[in-house]
Amino acid sequence: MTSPSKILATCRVALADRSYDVRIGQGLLGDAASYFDLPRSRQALIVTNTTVGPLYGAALKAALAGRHDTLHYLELPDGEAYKTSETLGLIYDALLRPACDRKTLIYALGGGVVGDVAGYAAATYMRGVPFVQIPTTLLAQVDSSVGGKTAINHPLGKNMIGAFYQPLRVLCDLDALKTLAPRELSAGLAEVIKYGPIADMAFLAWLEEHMDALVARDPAALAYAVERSCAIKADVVGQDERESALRAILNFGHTFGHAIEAGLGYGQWLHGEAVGCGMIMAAHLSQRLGLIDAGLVDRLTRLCQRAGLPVTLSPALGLTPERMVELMQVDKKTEAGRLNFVLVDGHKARVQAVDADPVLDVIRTCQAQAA
Ligand SMILES: NC(=O)c1ccc[n+]([C@@H]2O[C@H](COP(=O)([O-])OP(=O)(O)OC[C@H]3O[C@@H](n4cnc5c(N)ncnc54)[C@H](O)[C@@H]3O)[C@@H](O)[C@H]2O)c1
Ligand SMILES: O=C(O)C(=O)C[C@@H](O)[C@H](O)[C@H](O)COP(=O)(O)O
Ligand SMILES: [Zn+2]
Repeated sequence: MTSPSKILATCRVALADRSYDVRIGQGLLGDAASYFDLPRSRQALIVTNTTVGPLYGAALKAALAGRHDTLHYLELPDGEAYKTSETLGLIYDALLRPACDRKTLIYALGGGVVGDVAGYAAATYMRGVPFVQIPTTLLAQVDSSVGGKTAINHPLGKNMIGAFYQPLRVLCDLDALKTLAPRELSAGLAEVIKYGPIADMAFLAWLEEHMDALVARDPAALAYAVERSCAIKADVVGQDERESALRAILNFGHTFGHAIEAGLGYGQWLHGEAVGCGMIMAAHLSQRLGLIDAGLVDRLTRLCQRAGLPVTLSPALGLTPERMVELMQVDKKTEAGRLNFVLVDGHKARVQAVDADPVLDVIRTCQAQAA
């Protein structure tokens, strides 16, 4: 059952002539055309996947009826394992076969995988066509749909081929979260928790108070978590779109997390699960380097556990600390072989070069706790 359409919050990503709004609300999908006050384009393509398409594809097509002469539709295979050049090729095929021109609008309807791949297709097809993000997972609503990072994976590293390319609009329909699997909700909560230690300790305290409500999908709690997350991300991206410095704080937990995802094989652990465990490892590393005390590490660990996230990495999975550090060599923050980590100090985050030894120690400790 869909709610009456209602905007609850709007966050602005301020990037001069590429600024855009992130609209957050209920029942928005069924009324999408009225929220996309965009110039009419002759052709458009909805990119979704085989799970989201059957759930929300028809509603979006109906909402867009009459807005384009031709509305093409493509369902990609579902999963992180398909965030590849082959899948990207499917989008190019769907654009080229009907001779879509450079004004063709792409609608990315789905989670972060659809958003990242469709966004990269939009960035590169005919050197750039406009696109909008309609995120349907919590993770995509609080993070991936905002800020213009688009990418596909390489077997040796996460998001290794990509572009910064901003959407024209983002539409977050909170109703879509009702059909999300519990494990996917937890994965999204990892990126929500991330915003606390890197930017807003009051939000961390709010999350501690409301984590049970979030896990129970209380609509008001979810609406606030999406709004606050988008506001923090929009502020960071507005200051440093291309990650020349500040934006790297959004990578808290990701140096470990991406090594877990690539090391285990994409899809074994969800991105949010790897980031959750990665944040705990990064918190331990921050403590080891004297930036925080055990209290904050415990708070983050407890919060991730309550969100249903893994906080240890079982050695039985076969991913060694040495292999993880090897995989980190292609992390985008690595410079001349020197690993850089996002660390927290209890007020804010910083990026710091760290030797491999303390990193190996932290991973070993985390594995020992799982054994
Ligand atoms: N671009 C960025 O800034 C950024 C930020 C964070 C993460 N990411 C990327 O996002 C990806 C993870 O995104 P994700 O967690 O959304 O994963 P996902 O896109 O794989 O979606 C998770 C699962 O939920 C299903 N799904 C989506 N919406 C649904 C709904 N409403 N109801 C039921 N099922 C639904 C999907 O089909 C999929 O099976 C990773 O590839 C990660 O690297 C990118
Ligand atoms: O938007 C950003 O900047 C982020 O780092 C957000 C992350 O949650 C996201 O997973 C991102 O895709 C990671 O970026 P990468 O540049 O390390 O691949
Ligand atoms: Zn992430």
